[in-house]
This record gives sequence, C-alpha cells and structure tokens, in this order.
Amino acid sequence: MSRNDDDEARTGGRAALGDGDGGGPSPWVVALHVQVAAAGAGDSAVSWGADALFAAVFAACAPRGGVKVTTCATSQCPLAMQLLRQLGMELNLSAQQCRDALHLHNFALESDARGPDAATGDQPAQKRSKTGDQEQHSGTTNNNNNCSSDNSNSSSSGGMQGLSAQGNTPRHRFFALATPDQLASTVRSLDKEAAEGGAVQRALLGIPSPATPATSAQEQQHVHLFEWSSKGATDPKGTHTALHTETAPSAAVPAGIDVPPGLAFVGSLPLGHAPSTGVDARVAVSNLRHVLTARNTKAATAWNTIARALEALACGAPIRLHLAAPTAAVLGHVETQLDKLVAYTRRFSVTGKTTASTGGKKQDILAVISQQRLRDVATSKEEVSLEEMKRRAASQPPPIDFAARLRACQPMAVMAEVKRASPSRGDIAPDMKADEQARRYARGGAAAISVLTEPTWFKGTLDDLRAARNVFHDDGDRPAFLRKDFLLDEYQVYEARAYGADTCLLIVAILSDAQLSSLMATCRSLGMEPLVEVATPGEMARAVAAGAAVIGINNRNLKDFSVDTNTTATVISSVQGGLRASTIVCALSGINTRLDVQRYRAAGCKAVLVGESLMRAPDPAVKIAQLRGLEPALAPPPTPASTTAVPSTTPLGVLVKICGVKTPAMAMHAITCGADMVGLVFAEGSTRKVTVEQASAIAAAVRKLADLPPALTPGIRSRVRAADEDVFANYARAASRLRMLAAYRPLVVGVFANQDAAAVADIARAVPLDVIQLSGTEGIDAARAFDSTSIVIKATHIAPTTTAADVAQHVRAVEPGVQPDAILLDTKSKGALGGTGIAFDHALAASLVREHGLPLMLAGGLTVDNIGEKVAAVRPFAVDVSSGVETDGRKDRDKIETFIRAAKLA
Ligand SMILES: O=C(O)c1ccccc1NCC(=O)[C@H](O)[C@H](O)COP(=O)(O)O
Repeated sequence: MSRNDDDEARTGGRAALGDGDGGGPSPWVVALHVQVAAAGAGDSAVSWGADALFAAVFAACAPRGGVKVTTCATSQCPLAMQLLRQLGMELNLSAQQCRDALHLHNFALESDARGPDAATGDQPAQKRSKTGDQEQHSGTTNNNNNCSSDNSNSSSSGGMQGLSAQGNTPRHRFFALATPDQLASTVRSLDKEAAEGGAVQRALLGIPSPATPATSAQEQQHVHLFEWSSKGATDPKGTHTALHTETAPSAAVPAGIDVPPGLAFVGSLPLGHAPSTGVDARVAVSNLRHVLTARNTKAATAWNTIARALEALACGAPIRLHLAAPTAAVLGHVETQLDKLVAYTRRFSVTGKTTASTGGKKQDILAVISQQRLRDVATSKEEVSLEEMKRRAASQPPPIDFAARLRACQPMAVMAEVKRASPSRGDIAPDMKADEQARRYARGGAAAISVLTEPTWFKGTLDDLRAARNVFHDDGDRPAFLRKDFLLDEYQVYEARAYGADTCLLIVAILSDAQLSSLMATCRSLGMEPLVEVATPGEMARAVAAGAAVIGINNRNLKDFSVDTNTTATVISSVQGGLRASTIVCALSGINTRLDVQRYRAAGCKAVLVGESLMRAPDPAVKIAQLRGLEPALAPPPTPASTTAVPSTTPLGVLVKICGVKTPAMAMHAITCGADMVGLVFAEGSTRKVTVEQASAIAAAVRKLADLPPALTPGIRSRVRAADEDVFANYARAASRLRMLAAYRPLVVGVFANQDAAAVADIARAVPLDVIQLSGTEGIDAARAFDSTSIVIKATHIAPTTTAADVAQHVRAVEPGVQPDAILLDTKSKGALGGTGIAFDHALAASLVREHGLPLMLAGGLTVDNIGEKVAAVRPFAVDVSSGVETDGRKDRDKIETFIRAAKLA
C-alpha cells in the first residue's frame, strides 16, 4: 500500500496523504478506543496489555490501511498477552487471521470511517469512498464483530459505525470528525443510541480546524474537542457543565461551530507535532484512557495524548505507537514481541511517555534547576571551600576509565541510574537505598552507575554517590560511577571526584562553549572523561567542537520533559562529516525495552542510560540483561528443579562464538563487537592452536571484565536429578544457562579434539577455561570424563548423508547425567575436525531445531555473507565461526564486527 518509509520520512505524514488523494496508495489510519472499564479495573498492566495488543494489531494490519481498533474486553491484559504470543509466532498473520484472533479474544476490529483530511479539506464523502476501497483491499469490512454493517450510518456520522454494535461496545469513545455537520450528526446518533439503551456513556469528539497556512515551522492546526455523555443526552446542562469547568484549557467555542445540544465544548488543542517535520513519519496515537481516567491529575498528559491521536487522525498520517506508563513486569514480556513486530513491519517507532510539566504549563525546568544549583553551589562553598574540596578529590583512589569501561561492555553498555524521583515523574522510589540499588545494577552487568545527586527535583544526594561507590572495592573491576547533576561550576566537578565519581555529566544546554571547555578540562585533569549531554543537532555540533569523547544524546527535552526517541538518530545523523570512530555515543532517557536498545544500537550508540525502567524493575539485574539482549525475556529461567524446556531460540539474538582467537587483543576486539564466546583451539595440528600461556593471557583479559556468578557456572550434568530426565529439555535448560552466563561476561571456550580427558581437564584448570568444547569423534557421552560441574559442548559432524533423525537419535541416546551442555553441528570433512570453512546442509539443522526441538550451536562454513540468512533459517541459539572471519588465515577485525552484527540482527 504505502510508499516506503524513506519516502514518508522525507515527505512527512501530510504529504503522504496528499499522495493518497491523488489516487496513489493511501496512508493508513488507526484509531484506538480504550474501554475505561478495563483501565479502571486494573493498573498500568492493563494498559500495557492494551498497548501491546495494539502494536500487534498495527503490525498485522499495517500494510492494508483504514482500520480502527476498539478494545472491548474488560480483562485485556491476559488476552492481549495471549494474542501477542500468537502473533509472535505468526508474524505473517493475514488481516483475516488478525481479525479472527481479535474476535476470538473479544477485541473488535472496526472498519474505519476515516477522519477528515485537515490538510486538504477533503470532504467526508470522498474520503469514505477511498476508505471503502482500502477496506475492500484489506478485507477489513464486515468482520462479524461489533462493527456496524450499516454504511449509511457512517455516511452521516463520520466515525459512528461502531455505535450500532452489540455485545462489547466500549462505554467511552473517541471520534475524529470532519465537520460541524458530522459533529451534529454524531451527537444525534449517540443520543439515539443512548435512548435505545446503548452502552456508550461518554464520548469525546474532535473536529480539526480548517487548514490554515503554516506561519512557522509548526503547523497552526487545532483540534476542537467536545464531550458527550449519555447522562448529558438526557440532562445536557448538569453533567457537561461540570466536565467543562473541570478540564477546559480554553472555554471559547470556536467560531463557526454550533455546539449541538447535549455536548460540552471542552477546548481546543494545538496539534503539537507538525507532521511536516517528518520525524520518522509516524505520528502518535494512543492512551486515550488518560482522558477518561485521569482527567484532573494528568490533564496535561491527557491533552498531549489526545492532540497526538487527533493529529494522526486528522492528518491521515501514519502511526507512531506511543507507549506510556512503563511497568517493567509486563513490559518484560511484551517487549520482545514488539521487537519482532517492529522488525517485521519496520513501520513503527515507539516513543516513551510524553509528559508535560505540572499544571499543564510548560516551563523551562532546566533553567529553573540550573539557577537553583548555582545557589546550592554557593552555599556548599561556604561550608567546604574549593581548596578543601580539591584536597578531598585528590585524596580519592584514581577513577577508572569511563570510556574504556563502556567499550568493554559491547555490544551495548548499560549505564544504570540510581534515581529516587524526577520532575516529570515525581517520586519513583523515594526510599531507595543507593548502595543496594548499585549492587543490583552491578549484578546485572551495568557498565556504569549513574547517581543523581540533585536534591530538590530528583531527591538525590552526594551521599548517595558515595554510598553506591563504596559498595565496590577499588580494584578497577567495577562499574564506573557517573555524577548525574546540573554541573555549572568547577566546584561541582571536584565535589564529584571527592565523592567517588569516575565521570560527570556536562549538559551542553546549560553551558556556554567556554564553560563546557573549561569543565571538560577540569574533569580530564582529574582523570575523568565527562559524559557530554546534547539534545539537538546544534548542541551536538558544540559537543563535537569541544572534543567530547563520550556524548549522550538525550531523548527527553529537558525544557518540557517530552520524550522523542527519534532524537538520538536525528542528532547523530546531523553531524557534518560523521563522528570520529573513537567517539562513544550514548542514548539517554526514555529507554524501556530491548526494542529501544536495538534501535539505538542500529543508530550507532554504544551505550544507553536507563533510569526509571530499571528503578521500577522487579529485578534490575535481569532487566539489564534483557536490555542487552542477553537474557530470555519471554520465559523465566528454569529453576534447577524444573524440567520444563525453555525455547531453544529466543528473539534476543543469537550467541556468537568467535573461534580460533590467538591474542588478548583479538579476543577483546571480538568481545567489543559483541562476541559471547571466544574459542581457543588446543586441537593438535590446527593452525590456530594456542599454548596454555597464550590462552591464559586471553582468559585473564576476558575475566577482567566481570566475574561469572558461581551459581550459574556448573554445567547441566550437575543439575540432573533423575535418570529419566528428558535430555532434550536439558539441552534447552543448558542453552538458557549458557545465555545467562554469557550475559555476565563472554565465555572462554577451549576447543579440543580426541585428546586425553585428563590432559584436557588440566588445561581447563590451568587457563582457566569456562567451557570445554570437544570437537573430535568422542562419543556423545564424552562429558562423563570431566568433573560434573564442567560445561561441555560436544561437536557432531554432519556428512552429506546424515539425516536430522540420525542426529536427533544420536544426541538423545545419552544418559542425562553425562549429556553435554550443548550440541554443536559442524561439517564432516576428510582430514579435519573443524575450522574448515566448509558448510553442511543447514536445512538439517533447521529441522533439528524446529521439528525435533533441539537447541543447537551452528558451525561450519559460516561467513559474513551467509550468517544472517543461516540464523534466520535455522534459529540456532548460538553460532560458531572461524574461517569465515579470517583473511589469509588470520582473524580479520572487520569481518568479526560485520559477522557479529549480522548474526545478532538476523
Ligand atoms: O578451528 C580449528 O582449527 C579446529 C581444529 C580442530 C578441531 C576443531 C577446530 N575448530 C572448531 C570450531 O569450533 C570452529 O569454529 C568450527 O569448526 C567452525 O569453523 P569454520 O567452518 O572455519 O567457521
């Protein structure tokens, strides 16, 4: 249907509509109706369920256009979850399947009466006929749910089709209408339905103002909002007066609009986001429930949300899914589905919640905080002089290298934030103990811990910084500590160091160029590479000119707290001539999901700073691993007692083993690029063979990155409880364990072939190795020769005549107590047991994964060119490569990087 995303990004949503009107493909519009009964019955979990559902529906319907989704269930969340899971497995869902699923789960998909085109002034009749075409094309009509089959009704009332619904009609509705006539007609229909005992109790009706020429970069469009309620239908005055006075941002009824009886004029909303700015060409729609449930307390948010929703409808722009109210527990489950959906459709951008400042009044909070901080500094200087603070800073142990720490935690470093409150969110965790939170973050593998030390709005203190920092020994193997504050005076930099910081945040927006340079110099003089924060292309240019080595792009506009997750990509791409390769770009704010992380990684970020969603996460350590794509998000890790198989593959990205590494430098390069395992070959005769000394140097470098949690290190055999345990389920559990383990740090794998077990064990101890790989013709039960806590990978060689059934039988025919942790499939070839660069028929591997349910490590002839395709086809939990990342028999840095990226994104 639609043009490609690039086209839309260039032209913006409004232009896209113009094309549609010109007879070409039309953009699609989705309106969401959220039933208040559901939102009221639960908390944000319900809302998340709904959002997730919408994402799924969007994905399924996106290419078809002209659909409107109404949620009708009162217990949305579990159903939405179920549906999402289905969608996750069935990404090629047809529109019909989607409708069936919706119907099955008591959600209704309505054919759409398209909203007006404010830009072109299209008349409803024209629009309807186009919509009809779209629906025919998409097959979205008459879906036997609560959608009306009475098109004549829609022709008179715009968005009214759903009103003749039976059964699960929402009790609160939102209508985007085109004209005052439609408004009157819609009200009549609502009244009529109310008189007949219909279920709609309250409706919000939006009429865009006529198009006016843009006088600035921002469009001058407004949407006028009216409210109807069934109570009002019989007693227009009482109810509506109350609603009106409660919420109206503006009381004047727009000229030229007669407010029909039974309706309250609620106000006019500017269309906050100009589609012509073309930010990713996806305009927000969502969360109309705020209007209905949080009318007073969250009025500002509600208005913003409505404005965006109306904007999407009125402008016929495509969709950006707007997610609100992050709740980690639910989000953890839906995020990978969203990942998939987004990857599938490449149509959505997901934004964080957009929040206006208190009272609905936007103010430059950044300026207010800065002024206060300057007053605070003056007071502090009276208490502790600058000289004394310098002395205290100098007495600290040296800082660790912040930039190096971020580099060491690739493919994505997480900077986890200790944050009690924020001006936009209010209290988040007021009673949080910074030291305990820091411990959790470190357990999850945080590269850095950001501690908010601003006391008034964020309820942070320098003591928090010290408490968090003091949890860790001064051995360098710890997260770097960032003082997150509004730094304007060198005094604060010394203060940061004195309280244990390794780095400071410098916000370009509140500093002159001279201040920025001077504060950067002070930081560096104390051994701290600052994190320089920018939010616009202009600020980015200033940061680059100042020589910032670590730049954070804030998606939150600190002037009004709105979050636009596209900011990072926009700002990065604004840099003339590109950024230096050594510059580390980080995404800050609004990061909730793995999806966010993937998007930022794709945009070129090497780190993300995550605050609220980690503060609210039930287990921040797990959440960090999830964000990094290193932990199965859909299934909880199996307990030792559990024999339930977890999926052998997850949407989180395949683990990558780079084999045949011979130096610490190459190992660290592979790890920086995202390798989860490095393979050191001890097999006799291999050109890649390393000595124990070489291996020890590599292992030492890797071990410096982090400790492995002892509870996770024992292999599967030490967990087997009964002789009749299902070996395939054990392979799945072991794969999951390996994934978790590698989340802590990459694993060092020793590769052996037909060697004496005692000698192998000696080497494993001496290096030490994390994992033993047996690539010879040893039996499937060869792990029995090793201590039961060792993790063992067993290679199985595939000949052209081997079948999947042969392999399945072979790897099943082992006692659970001696089975290996993982099966690696490699190519059988004459004279070599591995590292040949020769591929086998990967259809066999795909069959083993899909039909036999065997989690696999895939090896043999993988290359930068075929890895994406192979991973997508086979879905192994890990891949292993050697020759494919070599040039002329030596490891090739670029190939390693390309290979890992392609594998992880497949
Ligand atoms: O890599 C070797 O030289 C080697 C020698 C003897 C036994 C095993 C060996 N490597 C095992 C591996 O894990 C390789 O990574 C795997 O065979 C894939 O190699 P390639 O086809 O070259 O990518």
